[in-house]
Amino acid sequence: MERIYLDNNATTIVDPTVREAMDPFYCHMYGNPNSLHSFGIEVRPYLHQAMEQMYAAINAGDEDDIIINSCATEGNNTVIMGMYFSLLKETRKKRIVTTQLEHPCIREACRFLETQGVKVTYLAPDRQGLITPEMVKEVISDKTALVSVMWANNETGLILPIKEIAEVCKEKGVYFHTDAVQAIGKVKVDMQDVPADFLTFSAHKFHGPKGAGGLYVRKGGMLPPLLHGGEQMGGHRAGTVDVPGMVGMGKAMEIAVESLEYENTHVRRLRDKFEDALMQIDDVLVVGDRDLRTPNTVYVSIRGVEGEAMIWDLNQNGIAASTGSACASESLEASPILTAIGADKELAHTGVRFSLSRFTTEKEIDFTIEVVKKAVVRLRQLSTSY
Ligand SMILES: Cc1ncc(COP(=O)(O)O)c(CN[C@@H](CS)C(=O)O)c1O
Repeated sequence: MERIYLDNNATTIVDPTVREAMDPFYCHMYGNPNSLHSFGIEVRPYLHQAMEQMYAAINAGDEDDIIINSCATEGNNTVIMGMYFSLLKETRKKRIVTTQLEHPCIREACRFLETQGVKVTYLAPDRQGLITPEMVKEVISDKTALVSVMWANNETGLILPIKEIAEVCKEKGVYFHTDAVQAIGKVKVDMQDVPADFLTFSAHKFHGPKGAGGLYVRKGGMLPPLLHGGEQMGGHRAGTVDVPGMVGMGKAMEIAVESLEYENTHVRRLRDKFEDALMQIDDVLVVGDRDLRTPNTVYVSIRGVEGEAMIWDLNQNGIAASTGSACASESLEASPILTAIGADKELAHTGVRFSLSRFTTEKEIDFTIEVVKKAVVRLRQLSTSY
């Protein structure tokens, strides 16, 4: 059988339709959109179309901004550092509230600001792995400059109550940012319904190209640029625009929103079929209520089976999954999410993340179920603790 890719929360295949839309901008229409001659002018309508697709995909207001950048890491750093230079340095607002669930690009940016004297609160998830609006309300004060909470967790797929948290922040007059990397294309993202001030996304998570991302800034949101230089993006992000990347991201976002129904029916059904099969195995813990998770993700702990050992076995059978986020895959730390929900130390080292996509087939899921069952038997026989 062909290799099977079940690590879509790490990155996704570029949709062939997206690739087709991008192709002309490498060797045919390759001008710099800032150039005044025909080579530059001819690409601009395609960038405008890409912007229109992105505005429509998240129902952004006409006076809101979407700043195109290289990835969500850049977008998240732009928000955290931008807050520092626009608010935290100059005003009495010296605090940021975020969570222990965030991606390292949020956590590490906040840790850096702590070295600059900023006080950061890292909210711990409850036993269900969630952050509640009440938790946020309790810690917000008149010194809080920004609250940043991810829309969906990349390891477990758990979806956080972003609308309610954004409403708490709005009521308190505190800027709210959400990292929506794992939400776009999996749940409905509507900026007229969710009063977030800033939102970040990354094209390679929804079948667009790697190296393209976006930062939504609601009208009136003030953020200094992270990258200074040319007048691109209205001075909000210097650097020559990645034309094929932006065209690809617009197209991918349009398709992702059109595929929401498919993700939440067909992909969800395959995920649930896989999860039901896992639950037939003794001593297995799946993190989070499946109705509170993105439709493509299952994060499972199998007692007596080290996460890395399972990943190796799967890889030997041509199946790609992960022990958690790719950027932490080298770390042998216990998963903070499993620790936070009270999983014992042994279980906290056995997490394996499977993340499907609209390109996953039932045949692939059936084959993976058989491989996992055999791997559990083999690895438990080798285990000294099971
Ligand atoms: C919630 C969230 N926020 C930010 C990022 C970073 O996206 P970039 O486009 O790589 O900058 C990611 C990427 N998470 C991948 C790679 S570490 C994972 O395996 O979980 C993410 O999931």
